[in-house]
Amino acid sequence: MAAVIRLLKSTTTRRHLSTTTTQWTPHRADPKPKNIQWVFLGCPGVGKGTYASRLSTFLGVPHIATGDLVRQELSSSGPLSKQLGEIVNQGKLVSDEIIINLLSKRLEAGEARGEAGFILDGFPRTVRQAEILDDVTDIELVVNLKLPEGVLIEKCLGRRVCSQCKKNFNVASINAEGENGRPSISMAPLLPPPQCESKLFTRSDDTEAVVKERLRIYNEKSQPVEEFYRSQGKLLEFDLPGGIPESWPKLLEVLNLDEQEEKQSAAA
Ligand SMILES: Nc1ncnc2c1ncn2[C@@H]1O[C@H](COP(=O)(O)OP(=O)(O)O)[C@@H](O)[C@H]1O
Repeated sequence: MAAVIRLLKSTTTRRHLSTTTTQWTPHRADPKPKNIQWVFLGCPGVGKGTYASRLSTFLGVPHIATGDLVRQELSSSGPLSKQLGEIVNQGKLVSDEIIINLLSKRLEAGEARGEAGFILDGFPRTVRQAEILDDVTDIELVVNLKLPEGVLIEKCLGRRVCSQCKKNFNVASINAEGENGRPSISMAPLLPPPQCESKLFTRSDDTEAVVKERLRIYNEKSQPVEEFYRSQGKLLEFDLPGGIPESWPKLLEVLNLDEQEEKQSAAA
């Protein structure tokens, strides 16, 4: 724990965050601020990894997904591997101690590489984790991604991962009717390029029974984390309007980030 406290403290910056609206205002003179300390929250399958990873490239800060840290530990056949496998495949949460330990190691390795700031994905997932993070650093923004539950299940069941490049794809073609005042939602499949096609696998925790258990656990243990940050005025609620082509420009817009700048850097 000492390492995570030291490391998180060392990257602390303070920025203005509007507490009255859901529109976050970055520092005007610095449209691509560094030393960002953001958190992505959201149910399993909502797309935390996709959008956190895109933003991390866009902003030049590391994307740290605790689910990836858990899967790396699982595949390393280290001492924790068997215990973690059982927990993950039941859709349960790994203990706060184990997660803090994995995150601390990841931050230490990043510090050695000269990394600054982070976009956390999948952490914190319990109020206790949020309190620990709060004690040691100043999270400036928490993006809460949202989709209807039926869409989340379809997305998890359609998810495929390339064993070589580790990228996520999705074979589901989603057309969900609007509910509870929400408009209908459509998402085209996100198909892999030809070189990944033969290397796709389905995560062992992406079965219908385990996804439903992960959603239940999210509602029980992780939803209170939303309230934790809402009461601090840090929560930016974002209802995804569709797939990446519809959602990404909208997300940049609510974050006051300049899409034009992205196009220019992609073309360079
Ligand atoms: N912060 C965390 N606290 C406890 N367990 C975690 C945490 N992050 C990841 N895990 C474990 O790793 C699994 C996979 O995480 P992740 O890839 O983030 O999945 P999801 O698609 O459910 O958001 C979780 O179901 C849980 O068992």
